[in-house]
Amino acid sequence: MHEPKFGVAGETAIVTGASQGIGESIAKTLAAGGANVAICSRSMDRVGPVAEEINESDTDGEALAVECNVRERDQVQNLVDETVDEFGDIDVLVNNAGGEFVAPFEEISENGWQTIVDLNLNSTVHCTQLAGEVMREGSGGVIVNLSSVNGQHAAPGESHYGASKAAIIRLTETLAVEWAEHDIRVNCVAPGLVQTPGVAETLGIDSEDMPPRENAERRIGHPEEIADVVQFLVSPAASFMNGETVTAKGVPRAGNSMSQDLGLE
Ligand SMILES: CCC/C=C/C(=O)SCCNC(=O)CCNC(=O)[C@H](O)C(C)(C)COP(=O)([O-])OP(=O)([O-])OC[C@H]1O[C@@H](n2cnc3c(N)ncnc32)[C@H](O)[C@@H]1OP(=O)([O-])[O-]
Ligand SMILES: NC(=O)C1=CN([C@@H]2O[C@H](COP(=O)(O)OP(=O)(O)OC[C@H]3O[C@@H](n4cnc5c(N)ncnc54)[C@H](OP(=O)(O)O)[C@@H]3O)[C@@H](O)[C@H]2O)C=CC1
Repeated sequence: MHEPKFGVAGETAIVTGASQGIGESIAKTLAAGGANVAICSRSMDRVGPVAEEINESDTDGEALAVECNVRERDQVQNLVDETVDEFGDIDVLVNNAGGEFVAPFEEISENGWQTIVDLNLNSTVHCTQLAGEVMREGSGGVIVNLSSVNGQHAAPGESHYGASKAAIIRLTETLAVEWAEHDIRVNCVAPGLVQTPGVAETLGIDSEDMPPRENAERRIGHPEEIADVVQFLVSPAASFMNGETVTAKGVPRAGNSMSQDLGLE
């Protein structure tokens, strides 16, 4: 009989941007599956309680909270060092921290463009190079990057975000080829609109005014629905997947579904 291989028990995972939203859900899902998780955000006040909640639950996995702004390479090095000190190794990296503001291209200042590229793309480079060094010196690992449907298709007001998220897809494909010899798999998830505090803030709408989660015609995602895809990609069940981008957007529309999800079209 073929044994299912969807487990992550005993793995050590870094999840960036895990004080809320999709990252928090990924951390809790992996910990529930028995992985130890090192989770970060820019604020210990925000990420600490997520780690406490995991450690006070009956999951097998333990959590370590680290204050780390992933835009700052020295802080990422500290995250990597603290993870190895606490758990001994790094098997999994989930590059989740990211964000945007919505603005027409001509209204994005040089610093505004740099901010979003730093937050999404350059942070992924810092984390992947520094955690990847530990993986290459050890027994390999798995990396999952968070892109977006806006990295796959054009959307107005998202030039900086879309460019940074598209670059993450190509970085994923390149590293999958370069690091296969080190037994490191690198894959990507491209979510459609998911109900998180960040989306509510970015779009300036209250969570309760979000489109319904369960209406099949006009569907917004749950963070857990992205976390489950990440868990699959991390697990040995995805051992023959490398360099892939898995889209999770609920309703199979072409192009940008976000404005349609919000009822703007
Ligand atoms: C459709 C939804 C898809 C969802 C995708 C997600 O990922 S959602 C989930 C993810 N969650 C989130 O995205 C969370 C919500 N977003 C945020 O926290 C912030 O917007 C952040 C991501 C920019 C980081 O902020 P920070 O403190 O690092 O940056 P800062 O404030 O210091 O500004 C730096 C530069 O950007 C400029 N600038 C900023 N806003 C606007 C604007 N609207 N217009 C024009 N420009 C704007 C600002 O003027 C400045 O340039 P300047 O003036 O010096 O030349
Ligand atoms: N929600 C959606 O519809 C979609 C989201 N995505 C992507 O999924 C990922 C998560 O999004 P979502 O959960 O909505 O975002 P949220 O804004 O809800 O959460 C973002 C998380 O990242 C942390 N964070 C932000 N900046 C930094 C930083 N510089 N260093 C460390 N941590 C940081 C925040 O913590 P703190 O504020 O405490 O630092 C928070 O925990 C992002 O990459 C996003 O682009 C992609 C497609 C759609």
